[in-house]
Amino acid sequence: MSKIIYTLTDEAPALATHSLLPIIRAFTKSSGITIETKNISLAGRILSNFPDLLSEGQKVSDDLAELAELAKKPDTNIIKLPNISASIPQLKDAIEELQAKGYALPDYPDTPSNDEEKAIKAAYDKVKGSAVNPVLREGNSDRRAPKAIKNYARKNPHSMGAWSKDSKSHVATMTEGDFAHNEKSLTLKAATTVSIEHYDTNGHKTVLKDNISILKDEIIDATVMSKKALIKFLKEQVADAKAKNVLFSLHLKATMMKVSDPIMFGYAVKVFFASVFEKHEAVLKSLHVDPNNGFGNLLSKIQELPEVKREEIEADIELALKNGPALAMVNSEKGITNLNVPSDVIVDASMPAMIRNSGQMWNARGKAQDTKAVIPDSSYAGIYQATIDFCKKNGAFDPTTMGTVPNVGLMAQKAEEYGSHDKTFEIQSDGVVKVVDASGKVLMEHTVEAGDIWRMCQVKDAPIQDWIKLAVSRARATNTPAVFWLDSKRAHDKELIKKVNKYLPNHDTTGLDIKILSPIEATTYTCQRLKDGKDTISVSGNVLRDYLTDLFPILEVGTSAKMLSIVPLMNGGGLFETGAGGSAPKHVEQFLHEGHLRWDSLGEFLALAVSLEFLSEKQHNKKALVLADTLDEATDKFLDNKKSPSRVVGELDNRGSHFYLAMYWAQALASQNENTELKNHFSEISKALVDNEAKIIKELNDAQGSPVDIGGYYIPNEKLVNASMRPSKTFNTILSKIA
Ligand SMILES: NC(=O)C1=CN([C@@H]2O[C@H](COP(=O)(O)OP(=O)(O)OC[C@H]3O[C@@H](n4cnc5c(N)ncnc54)[C@H](OP(=O)(O)O)[C@@H]3O)[C@@H](O)[C@H]2O)C=CC1
Ligand SMILES: O=C(O)CCC(=O)C(=O)O
Ligand SMILES: [Mg+2]
Repeated sequence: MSKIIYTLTDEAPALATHSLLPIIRAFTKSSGITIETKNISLAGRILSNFPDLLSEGQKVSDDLAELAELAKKPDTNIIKLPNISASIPQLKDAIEELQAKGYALPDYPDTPSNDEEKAIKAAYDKVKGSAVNPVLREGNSDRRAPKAIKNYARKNPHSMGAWSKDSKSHVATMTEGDFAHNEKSLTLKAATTVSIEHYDTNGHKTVLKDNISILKDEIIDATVMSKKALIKFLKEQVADAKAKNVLFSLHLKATMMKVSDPIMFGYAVKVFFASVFEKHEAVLKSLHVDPNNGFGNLLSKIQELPEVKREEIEADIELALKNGPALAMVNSEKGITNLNVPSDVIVDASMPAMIRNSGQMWNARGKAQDTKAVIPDSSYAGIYQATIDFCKKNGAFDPTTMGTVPNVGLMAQKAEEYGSHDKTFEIQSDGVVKVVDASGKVLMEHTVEAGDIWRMCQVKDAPIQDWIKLAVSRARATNTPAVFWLDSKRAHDKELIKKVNKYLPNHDTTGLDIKILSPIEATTYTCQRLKDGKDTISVSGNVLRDYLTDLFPILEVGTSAKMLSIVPLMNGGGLFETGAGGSAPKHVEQFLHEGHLRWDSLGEFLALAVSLEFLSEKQHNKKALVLADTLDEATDKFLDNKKSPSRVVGELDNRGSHFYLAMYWAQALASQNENTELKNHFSEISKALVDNEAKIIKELNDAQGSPVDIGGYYIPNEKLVNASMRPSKTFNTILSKIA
């Protein structure tokens, strides 16, 4: 059977799906293709975790678990849209919304005091952070800007802030005591199981985690972020930002690195507002203020205080803001700073946005200002400083002439899932953490202090082999130089380099230009080629995959939403991610406020085309190939005719852009000669769409301009969303006649 699984997610992509999916279904049905949906939204994931507390009518299936199994099957074909990787504040908001809608869910227990609460917290923590991607990604990643997208950007360059040689913007990162400096790594010669054990200064042992199975030839590494070194660093950076008169801006990945990064975020909040936390320690403690959830947590908790006390604290906050350096803002109009919620500023997207904007972020007056970007761990921070140095020396990149940087990223089977997994711990007391194998041998150990963040990570051998193979095949297919971004001085990378050297000779690399460079050298090398209009494949580990597939696309084509993002699954299936970005909460805000959705579904169009192509190969479905080819043709025309959503209310938005895609797709199907059935079937439809273009666009644009009520955020009302995302009766009627 020809089946494509389409994921239902959150926020803007979920809204867009209500308009796009009926079009996809209508266009593919006559080719015997079924589109099945799986709900992996945050709300869906929460509900599937608590079946016992829900009534029969409220229960939902565990779609994520089903997809995890399907990802290991050879015929699976999944289109994966971005979903929320929830920070605690987002998770709590979602729980609250579900409770208000009659779901008898428990509150999130911040500090569980008994076994029942511990179980509840564990169930919620399964849903938290990057809970979806690592589960589905049973393959490595191939992300690139398709030719049509590059050509479009060359002809229609996005805005690019100029760089000045005397920009004061820079990256601040730690020089000692961080994950990078404390890393140890090794490759296991035989399969074993390891445990992670903490010994306090009295020799008392606590098993942090046991029974971790390790395969033969697997790389494991362990490291620790020193709390003392982190706090010292943050204090210095706050003072330095003030002295240099630049904005203080923290860039972490508290969503994906769900254990480590919220803790680091919390220290930044406490250091920045040290005077407030010190003076009001007792009160804030009694209110259970948790800085790891952002400064917004403090602001909302103090609302519970009597007016006098609250005003006193608010005055001290004002004073701290006045005495400290200026803070970068998420929303200057509403006074929301970068320290408000840990999920507002996410390093992969936030650093490129800053670099694109002349290295500046927004200050409290809504003006762009030079910025100190604080990225505590130095493992990867250097790539941003190197990019900034490059821009300072050479000026901003020029989208009309610059080359492209596709990425081949190692991520299969939870490779290098730093911090997002179950092997990161906040250390409770001074002592030693040891990784011990099944025979009792200590493989790695670190001296730790209370409050340090210790983490272990794994990379299996088969995914590494697959990654190297993918790199060579991409280099061959595009005849483009490929650079492995690996640092011969870093413990983990040393192990990976050994494997690259071991497995590369298994492939025919004659005539290919394949290098290994440290991330900083690779940045400078790649930036120079990029500026000169040359292409360079970056072959990287998981974290750099994440960073680079926002960095270069945002500079090259304005957004990572336009990336083709393919995950060839190791067991033969295909996972097609839509773009390389997230779920754009700001777009929802605008939609709710004025009925205009600026989400660009180009990533979905690209993913659908490759998914159809994959399906045609796997299922020998010839019509699917015609659908894929004509969809690509439609996408080209869509770009040429500038039918992407505008940012401005009253102009074409996501819904109108979908209409144009449908019209161009129908036209392409009607004019092709590969398949007569499809040609005949779509001729009339194409005519109907063309004839009614003006009417449909009017109906769609008329729906804009006023606030929209969709009955919720994390679990909106289906009927209301459908009504608001499909407001053209004329278009809906034509679509209903297709199938
Ligand atoms: N694969 C996945 O599942 C991913 C999920 N996430 C999740 O997404 C959420 C938001 O993450 P965040 O880091 O803010 O990044 P986003 O990528 O969602 O947003 C950053 C900005 O990029 C632009 N953008 C992104 N996608 C599109 C699109 N399709 N069309 C037009 N513009 C787009 C928007 O710019 P503008 O506002 O200027 O229009 C947007 O504000 C988080 O919950 C995060 O966990 C993040 C990354 C990947
Ligand atoms: O899983 C996540 O939280 C983010 C994923 C992401 O940003 C990416 O894959 O580029
Ligand atoms: Mg990313």
